[in-house]
Amino acid sequence: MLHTSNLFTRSLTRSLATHAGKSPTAIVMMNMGGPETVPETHDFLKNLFLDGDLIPLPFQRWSAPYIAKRRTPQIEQQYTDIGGGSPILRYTRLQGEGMARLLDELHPETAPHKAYVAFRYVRPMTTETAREMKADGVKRAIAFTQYPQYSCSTTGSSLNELFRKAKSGDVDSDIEWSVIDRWGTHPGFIEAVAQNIEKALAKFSPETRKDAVILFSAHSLPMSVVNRGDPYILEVAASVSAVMDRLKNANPYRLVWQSQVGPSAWMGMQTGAALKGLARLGKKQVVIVPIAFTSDHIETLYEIDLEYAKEAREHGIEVHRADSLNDSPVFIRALADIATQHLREYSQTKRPVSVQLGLRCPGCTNATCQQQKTWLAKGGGQ
Ligand SMILES: C=CC1=C(C)c2cc3[nH]c(cc4nc(cc5[nH]c(cc1n2)c(C)c5CCC(=O)O)C(CCC(=O)O)=C4C)c(C)c3C=C
Ligand SMILES: [Fe+2]
Ligand SMILES: [Fe+2]
Repeated sequence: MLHTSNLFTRSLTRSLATHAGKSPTAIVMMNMGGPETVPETHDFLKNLFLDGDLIPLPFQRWSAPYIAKRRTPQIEQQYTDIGGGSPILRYTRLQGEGMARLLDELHPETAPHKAYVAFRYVRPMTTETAREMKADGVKRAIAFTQYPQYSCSTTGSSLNELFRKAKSGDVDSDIEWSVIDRWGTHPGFIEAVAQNIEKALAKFSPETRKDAVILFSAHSLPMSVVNRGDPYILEVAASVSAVMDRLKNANPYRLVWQSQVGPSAWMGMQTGAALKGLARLGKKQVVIVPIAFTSDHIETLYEIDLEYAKEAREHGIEVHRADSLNDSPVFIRALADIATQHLREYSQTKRPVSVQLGLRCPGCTNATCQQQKTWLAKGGGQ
């Protein structure tokens, strides 16, 4: 890992030296982030519960710290059990550096490219990243969501935060922005997921492999979010369909939902209940596939590996999980292809956002969403 990282750093230094004097095109990798160490769990949860774009709470400034504090011991234990923290920063940096290096070759017109990380709930957050971009003299940036499928609660929250920080002056107003807002059916992403499923399928005996049920599992959404017209459920289903087409529909499959929090109604069927149901139906082989998050986190390493898979085995199911994309070279190449396609289209159309990003959820009542869309449609800055 250290060796690979050094190679990336050397190649980045070389790339920046080749383009000496030219400010980099920034590719800002937006995601939620996770606590790198167990003691950072509380602040992560506090920032998460303070996010009104994700969870609007009554008296949020006061209720969020209270809920975060109450929830911290349980979540700290989960991060302890998966090895002491979230690997998301390490993987996002690795993915970003690999992507930027490829981009210099694929789209030399906008080289040098430099990847930045902007997390929502842990460092580096938008303000810190913006400071780094200013020091590098960035004038052109792409806000590249690292959630493959769009939800107002994830990508929408990151874009609202970018808008707020631009309005408060924390993000330089000179920067020309464009947005990659979703890429859940991009062939490179689909290929990377499909290859990881094939690797998991290979763990079954040749006789039983074709009977294995492929169980795609994604973080659920509260029904209140689904019912206001959030596109996430549809887009996750589109990813699943594209992956299954690539796998020639050789196995039966279902899409189920995990990680519900709190007492309200969430999108189902729940992953745990689905595994129990499959056991009841006499299914003996299952591959669980994380489809809505690109690196490992507590939902893969804790919920799936330590809870669901264990329980399924107790019910007599042989279960394997498809790896998260993490450091997959196929996935890193996909990120570079997605960014290249975006840069090419932008150079021709000068359109900073997709048509789809322009439409608010029909039931959206969050005024910031409209302001953010108006600001981004003008490329930010003005
Ligand atoms: C695409 C992925 C995700 C969507 C959509 C999503 C929506 C969503 N989440 C909450 C509440 C919580 N999520 C929490 C953790 C968490 N969420 C995601 C991804 C999505 N969330 C991940 C990857 C993680 C774990 C991060 C890690 O490092 O492992 C948490 C905190 C954990 C807990 O307390 O259980 C909460 C709370 C809502 C309300 C929501 C949609 C509105
Ligand atoms: Fe979540
Ligand atoms: Fe909205």
